[in-house]
Amino acid sequence: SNIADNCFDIAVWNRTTSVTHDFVKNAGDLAPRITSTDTLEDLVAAIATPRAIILMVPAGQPVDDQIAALRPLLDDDDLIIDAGNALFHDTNRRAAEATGPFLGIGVSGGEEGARFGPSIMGGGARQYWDRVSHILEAISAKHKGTPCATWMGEAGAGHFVKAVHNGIEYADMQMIAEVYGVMRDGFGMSASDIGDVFARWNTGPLQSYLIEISGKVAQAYDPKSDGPLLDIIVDAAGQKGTGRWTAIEAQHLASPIPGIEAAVVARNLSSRRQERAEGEALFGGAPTSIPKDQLSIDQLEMGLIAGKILSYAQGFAMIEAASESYDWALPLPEIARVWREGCIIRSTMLDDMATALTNHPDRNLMRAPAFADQLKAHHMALRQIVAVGTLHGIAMPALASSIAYFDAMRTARGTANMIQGQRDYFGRHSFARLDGGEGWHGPWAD
Ligand SMILES: NC(=O)C1=CN([C@@H]2O[C@H](COP(=O)(O)OP(=O)(O)OC[C@H]3O[C@@H](n4cnc5c(N)ncnc54)[C@H](OP(=O)(O)O)[C@@H]3O)[C@@H](O)[C@H]2O)C=CC1
Ligand SMILES: O=C(CO)[C@H](O)[C@H](O)COP(=O)(O)O
Repeated sequence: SNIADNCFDIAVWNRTTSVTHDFVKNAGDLAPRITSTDTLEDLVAAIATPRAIILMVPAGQPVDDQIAALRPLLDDDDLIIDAGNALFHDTNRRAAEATGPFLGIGVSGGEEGARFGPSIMGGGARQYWDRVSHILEAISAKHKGTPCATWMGEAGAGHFVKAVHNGIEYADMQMIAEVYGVMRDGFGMSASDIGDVFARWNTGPLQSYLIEISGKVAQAYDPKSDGPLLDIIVDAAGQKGTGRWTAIEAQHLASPIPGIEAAVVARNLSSRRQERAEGEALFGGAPTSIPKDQLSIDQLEMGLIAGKILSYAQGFAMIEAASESYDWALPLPEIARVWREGCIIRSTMLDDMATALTNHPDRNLMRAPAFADQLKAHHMALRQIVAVGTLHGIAMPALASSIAYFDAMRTARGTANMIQGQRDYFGRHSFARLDGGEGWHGPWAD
């Protein structure tokens, strides 16, 4: 619909034909621009050459199957665009194996974004991006008139950036869930009052789509239970796997993203409902109630600001690491720019991040002056949340990981000298000395 709405003619096909028919039936004024097709052959015949075909199917085998089904029907210069969430290694492989033009693009924005303007992260040969960029820019979200659609680099670069976007999305969501937990279990607040807090935060530095919808989720009423809908939703988070891809890739790159990894772990833990119930029966429920003089709503806001900055710093540092490792030249400021509108992690803070990454391309975002100042102002609040929450038995893996990242990244003399001593002791791995030289061994080696 978004493509038709931007005055481009489009032919559509879906594996289940009734879905295609229903889609066109409900297209309203846009129907004249949309051609419904029942077979892949009809789809191909309905498109002007050279064709561009967008795939939007689940990651993995369905993408390979669709490419295999389509390619024999296409001309040599017809373009296939995988616009679903794909593991970027798969996109690299598909680009290398492709017998015709191929792009892998990351798209974010959910249903609303797909319809009215998503954020688009393009990957593949530049010449193919240039062929369709006018369409992708037209359908993308706009930030003050600038399209949130950019070519990120060759092959899987776009899908890689989208995976990190989703990793950050996981961390944002998890940290919001953790402060929700403090308000619900620590402060004993109702869902509706918590929703009011999120709504207020959405008018300040935390303004973002995820804070906005968290407020709306908390305020939703459930007629069936005659109470807050949030209170009746099962506390087990689903996941399609993009956060896991990001965590696994970060380990391959040796790029620390503890806040994002903790958010993936938290989703895995959330699904172990039976084990958690058994744990509570054995150990007793945690003493969650937090006295008001130990932690305030304002501290939650400040700590969340610090946690958010730190998880974005981790994500951007990971993109930088991949850029070097895969020889991509990923445009960090431009990535922050395309995330300002349309995507799930859109927020006003991303505009400042784009500026900071432009002005200080050589350093971790947490050390760019604008964000360093905020971290100086707010890291004690983050520390207080984690300390008080932990004392009261409230699990906060993402916020705790973020403060640990902050402390590790501002400690010149760490403790890995002990690790090196241990490694040399048991495996003669050697160590470097502060007063010079590598390849030293301790007396235990004699
Ligand atoms: N939902 C979202 O917010 C976002 C989704 N994405 C990505 O977009 C893609 C589509 O996601 P979404 O629509 O949400 O839901 P799904 O991932 O469930 O995909 C549903 C669509 O894929 C088709 N499909 C499923 N399996 C196959 C198959 N084996 N072969 C051919 N077609 C198949 C379905 O057809 P049928 O109707 O016949 O079942 C339907 O059209 C995914 O890669 C997803 O990660 C990206 C950004 C945001
Ligand atoms: O890409 C998206 C948003 O950006 C999709 O909504 C994706 O499904 C979200 O990930 P998950 O299902 O793992 O929560």
